[in-house]
Amino acid sequence: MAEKIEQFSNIHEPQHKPQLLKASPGDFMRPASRTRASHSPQANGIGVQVEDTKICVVMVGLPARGKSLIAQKVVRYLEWLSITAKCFNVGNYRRAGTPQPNASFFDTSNKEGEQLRKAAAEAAVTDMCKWFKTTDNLIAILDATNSTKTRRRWIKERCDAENIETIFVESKCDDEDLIMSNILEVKTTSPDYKGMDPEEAARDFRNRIKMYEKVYETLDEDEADLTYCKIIDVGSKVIINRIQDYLQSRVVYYLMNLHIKPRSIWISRHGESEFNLSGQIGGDANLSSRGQMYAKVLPDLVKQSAGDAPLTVWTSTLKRTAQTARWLPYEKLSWKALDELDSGVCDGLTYAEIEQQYPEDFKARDEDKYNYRYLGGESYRDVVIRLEPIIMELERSENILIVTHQAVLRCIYAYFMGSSQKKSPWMEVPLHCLIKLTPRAYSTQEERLHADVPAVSTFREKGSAAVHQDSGEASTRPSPVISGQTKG
Ligand SMILES: O=P(O)(O)OC[C@H]1O[C@@](CO)(OP(=O)(O)O)[C@@H](O)[C@@H]1O
Repeated sequence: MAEKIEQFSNIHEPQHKPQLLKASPGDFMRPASRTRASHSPQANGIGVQVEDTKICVVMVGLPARGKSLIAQKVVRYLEWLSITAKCFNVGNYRRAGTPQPNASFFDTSNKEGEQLRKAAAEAAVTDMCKWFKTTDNLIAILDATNSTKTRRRWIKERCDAENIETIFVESKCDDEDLIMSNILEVKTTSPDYKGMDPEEAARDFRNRIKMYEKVYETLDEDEADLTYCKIIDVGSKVIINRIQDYLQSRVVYYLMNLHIKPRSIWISRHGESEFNLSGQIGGDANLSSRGQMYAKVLPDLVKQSAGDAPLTVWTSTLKRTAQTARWLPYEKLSWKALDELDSGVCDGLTYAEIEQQYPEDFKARDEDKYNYRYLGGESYRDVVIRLEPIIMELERSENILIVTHQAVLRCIYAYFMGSSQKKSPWMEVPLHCLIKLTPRAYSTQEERLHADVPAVSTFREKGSAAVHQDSGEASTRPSPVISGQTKG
């Protein structure tokens, strides 16, 4: 380890400046090693393409087909990848004038209702076009039923006039159970039905769906000139038409991997390691004896939270995660992409040693922890880029338990909870704690279970020199569950 550090120091020290890598919308598709050189997006072909493309993703489908859930997920995914995206929900514009209409408002023979709904769509599209004037704003999601060919043609023409590409994304689903659970979960909590008896709300909502069914036109050959993606029965069949460029295909690829069946994701750091005990970062150390105790109790903790649900365990390729997962009675997969953030020349040092040997870097990391890249190593931004295939696989999967590392866990958590780049690298993730995340229609639900096994704290607060190494008691709480929720 020491040898490696010295070698790197010799090469870099004289001209070395702390590596601060700022955001660039195209970063997620460039190899990490090229990110710095191609600082300006105009400097490489892929960057130019991304910067020049503005896309409006137009949702299509009857009410209660999961359109808003899909729209929210796409925005969160893109934002996580530093692609500026925004959802324009036409219902919110309509509610500004007509807060709680009943089903007859949506009858197309109701002229006044028709006018007000058209005005809401007009206002949303106008705002969206304004939003696109800002250079970095790249992808908008227009969330509405957009259920007729006329309406879709109108949106396409408005976007064409502004040089905005359109992808129509239809969610078509006839599965009664799914529609019913959507009606109950989403719509009885919708602002349209606030304060209303849930049964009455569900009835009214069913009537509203009937109104839309009278005029609804699915995407078909008449619209063969449109770029579209038709998701049938929650992804069991997907039809794509005229996908044109890289960014469009990335969005479509993500959509193709989504499913909205109920499931949970569990994430845990590995048990306390020998390096955690000595305060060293990185490395490939074994578990400490308390870490091994955590590995022993983890199966029970998981059972307490997941019951008999089938699950698959994912670990990194480092010893401490495999040792933590060893007693779990489930299928296991190890992923290189889940390895801890590479701390380059600082691998094996304590935070105090880093501050002493690389004071400028230490300061630069505190100033912008998300973008700071360790010399010869990685930044949080780099980790997000390499985690993208993991997220894609997670979206395709059902119940998964991930045993990983502090920085990687923060990045995965940020994807599900929509945490900002400023906050997520500073999130406190105690050792010996199992986090359960359950994606819901508009949010991800969180529960934390703490094992009754003491561990050091590896959390270093911004601006402080060293980690608070506790006696092993303070960071642990044998408390059962803390719950929280965030917008999805
Ligand atoms: O980004 P910071 O807050 O330094 O956290 C990442 C660090 O967490 C550590 C522990 O300090 O992870 P891990 O528990 O997997 O060993 C280091 O190895 C890693 O460099």
